[in-house]
Amino acid sequence: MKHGFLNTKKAARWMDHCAQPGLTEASSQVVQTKVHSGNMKTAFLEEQNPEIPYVEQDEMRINDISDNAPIFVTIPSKTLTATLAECPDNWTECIFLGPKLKHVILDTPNFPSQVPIPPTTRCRLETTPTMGLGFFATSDMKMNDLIFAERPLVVKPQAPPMQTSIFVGMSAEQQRLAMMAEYEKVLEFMIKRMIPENRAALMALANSHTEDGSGPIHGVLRTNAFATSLGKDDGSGVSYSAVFDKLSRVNHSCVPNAVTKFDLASFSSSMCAIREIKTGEQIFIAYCDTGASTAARQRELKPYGFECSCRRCTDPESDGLHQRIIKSMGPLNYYTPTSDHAAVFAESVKWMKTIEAAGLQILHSYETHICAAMMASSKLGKMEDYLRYIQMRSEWNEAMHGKLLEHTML
Ligand SMILES: C[S@@+](CC[C@H](N)C(=O)[O-])C[C@H]1O[C@@H](n2cnc3c(N)ncnc32)[C@H](O)[C@@H]1O
Repeated sequence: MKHGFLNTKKAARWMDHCAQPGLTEASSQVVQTKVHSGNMKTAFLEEQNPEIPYVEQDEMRINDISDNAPIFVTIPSKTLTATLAECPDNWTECIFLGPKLKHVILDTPNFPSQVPIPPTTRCRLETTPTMGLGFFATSDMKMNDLIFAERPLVVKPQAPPMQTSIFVGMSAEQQRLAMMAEYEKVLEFMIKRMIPENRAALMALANSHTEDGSGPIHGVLRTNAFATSLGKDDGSGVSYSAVFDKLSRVNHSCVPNAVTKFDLASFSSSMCAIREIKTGEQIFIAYCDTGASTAARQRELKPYGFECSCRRCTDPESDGLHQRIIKSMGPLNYYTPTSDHAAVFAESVKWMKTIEAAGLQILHSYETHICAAMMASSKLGKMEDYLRYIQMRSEWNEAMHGKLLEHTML
């Protein structure tokens, strides 16, 4: 399928079909919502009448919206004429399914707080020889240093919100194409709501889905979206992903030197170093599960349209090493106050060094060994080591999850 799929006769036929009265009754109404410090203005978009973009509804009406209805929300709230100068932290254009997530966000303590800023600029966007654009470190960094944080340009459900009932009588492929065309129309509506700078930034992002029936906006979203923790606590069972201006320019490695996490209060994602990064090094995050085998990771990366050639993917021994790292945690399950603390300490320090040499500090086994070394050093009365490992563990956790752990003396 070519880039301009929506302009083809085939797409037009499917769109006509989907627009037939009766077939699209549910999908012809799209709910539009704005955040107004607790108040909601709700509107129903009449696709048949673009002259009337929306009709204001009252607060009661939003509570009648079904859990599956797409709602358009701008976070934080903005006026129609707002400019970036008024809100340097920027706005996010969201599609939520039902009103629950919006309530969760509004109820988050300190929402909307300021997006964190690193003490200095720590990276620069450059052209890479084989990966398009990418970010490179402009200063040395250590674990948990903030590289940058930003609000997403877009937040949307991971799976396109579609009415499958409108595709009765079509083949599976016809349904897939019709769904893509329908979804592109929803996305077109969404990006019209964005400020011009954000719309331009979104559409300038890479698109590796030009041949699979995705429309141009959906292709960009599929190439650049990150999974977030949004939706996990609202009871809706919907997962959301986010697309960013800068973060979506960070390339992938299975041996990443950076990690990202989403913070609800500032409604932003931050990228932190997960190990030492030297000036001039490219910054990499992982697009796939770093705990998976090489074959499984390659499969997961396929939709991005490249074959990973990081040192882990090209080293035939890397899966074996990963298996040994996983196995190394086994004895720690049986670690008790009567264990041989000196042996546990020596083993854990050895495995930490092995993991560091492989650049795999992103693995949870790294934290497990830091923890074991911390506990063993406490038992052995090695206070200096103990304090060092406490610090390392809290930095690892803060980089990965954004919160400090409570420590208890053992
Ligand atoms: C989210 S974008 C990353 C930014 C992108 N390089 C750009 O120029 O905008 C994802 C795309 O970057 C490229 N990419 C990311 N990591 C790569 C890697 N390790 N090797 C080759 N290409 C990569 C692929 O084209 C992929 O579809």
